[in-house]
Amino acid sequence: MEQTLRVCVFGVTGYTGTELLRLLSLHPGVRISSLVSSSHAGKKLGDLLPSLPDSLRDKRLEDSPSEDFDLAFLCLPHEVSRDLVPKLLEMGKKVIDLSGAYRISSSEAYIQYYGWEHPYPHLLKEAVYGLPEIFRESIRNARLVANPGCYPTAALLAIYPLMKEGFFPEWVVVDAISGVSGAGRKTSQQFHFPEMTENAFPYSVLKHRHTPEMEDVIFRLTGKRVSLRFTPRVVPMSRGMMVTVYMGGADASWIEVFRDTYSSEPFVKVVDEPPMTKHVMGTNMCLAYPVYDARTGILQVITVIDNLGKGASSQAVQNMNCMMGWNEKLGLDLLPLFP
Ligand SMILES: NC(=O)C1=CN([C@@H]2O[C@H](COP(=O)(O)OP(=O)(O)OC[C@H]3O[C@@H](n4cnc5c(N)ncnc54)[C@H](OP(=O)(O)O)[C@@H]3O)[C@@H](O)[C@H]2O)C=CC1
Ligand SMILES: CC(=O)N[C@@H](CCC(=O)OP(=O)(O)O)C(=O)O
Repeated sequence: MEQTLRVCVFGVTGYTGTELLRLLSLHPGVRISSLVSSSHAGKKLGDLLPSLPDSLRDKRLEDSPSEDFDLAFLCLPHEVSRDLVPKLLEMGKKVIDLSGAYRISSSEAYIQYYGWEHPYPHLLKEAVYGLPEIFRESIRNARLVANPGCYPTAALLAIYPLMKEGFFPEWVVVDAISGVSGAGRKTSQQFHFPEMTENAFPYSVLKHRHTPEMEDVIFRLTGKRVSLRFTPRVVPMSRGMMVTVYMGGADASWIEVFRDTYSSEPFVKVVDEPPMTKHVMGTNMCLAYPVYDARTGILQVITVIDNLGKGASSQAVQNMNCMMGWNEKLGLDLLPLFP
């Protein structure tokens, strides 16, 4: 590698932060300059993760970066990212924000779904949605990339091939299951082990913030508004996500379009058998299984991703590769943790 990029991770002890640390430590183009942690500043990484290799064990966590860096990854709650992004941009840093604070172009959606008025609407306009399979060209020149939500990643990859070719479904239904790590590290009663194990439940049925996120991306792509019906569910596995998208008004010919769209994409593979979440655990892959049911006239696409992988941290690395003009696969040739 000719160029070494100095990166800083904020919120490194959370789930996406720790996964990012794993991936960045394997990346040949990166030097981890600072690791910022609000709750563990002063400690060594090895105090928290005793199995780390020597090269990382003694690295100190800091409450603010002590070394200069080129690019920041924000693995933080939405509100914390929201207020940190403008400061980092002003300092001349590139930013990949894993939170939802800059994903939606409409400030009204933030009031309705996040509960606050967005204080930096001009940056909502500037932020590039970090789904490289769709927005690769814009990501290359971005200084602020809004890394997508996990459900939108899996759902939009299922919807995109049709919309790219000008087909607009009569209706779209998105049903999804997620592993518990999707909810982040701090727990709540419903995710507490005795209640979560042997259990599964839907949540935020009519009000999940990923609904406007998906609708907004579809609008950006097609100029048309779709009212998408989305139901997320959580199931007792630590990582993994499976999304089923149902679309009305398509026909069998779209299966071929689907295959063609992803034929040269390194991280989306169209499969002939229904995929499992364990096929992608620990990787940046999305497996997509499109089927057309002639009996009902419904086109159905099932996708699986790792919510902490393509749904968050490895997608952030793919975005970094794209911003740097590197091969998108750099540092991401990962085998699944199977079984
Ligand atoms: N989990 C997932 O599957 C996905 C998560 N995301 C998004 O990525 C971001 C990070 O998620 P995730 O890693 O799962 O979340 P976690 O709750 O696991 O981690 C968030 C981390 O942010 C840091 N932090 C800094 N300030 C605060 C604060 N005021 N309150 C709480 N935490 C703070 C903490 O780390 P420290 O103490 O080290 O600073 C904390 O551990 C979120 O915005 C989430 O919505 C996006 C896609 C998927
Ligand atoms: C199981 C679970 O709780 N999942 C999270 C989604 C995680 C994600 O993609 O996050 P953000 O949009 O918050 O960044 C949720 O539904 O809130």
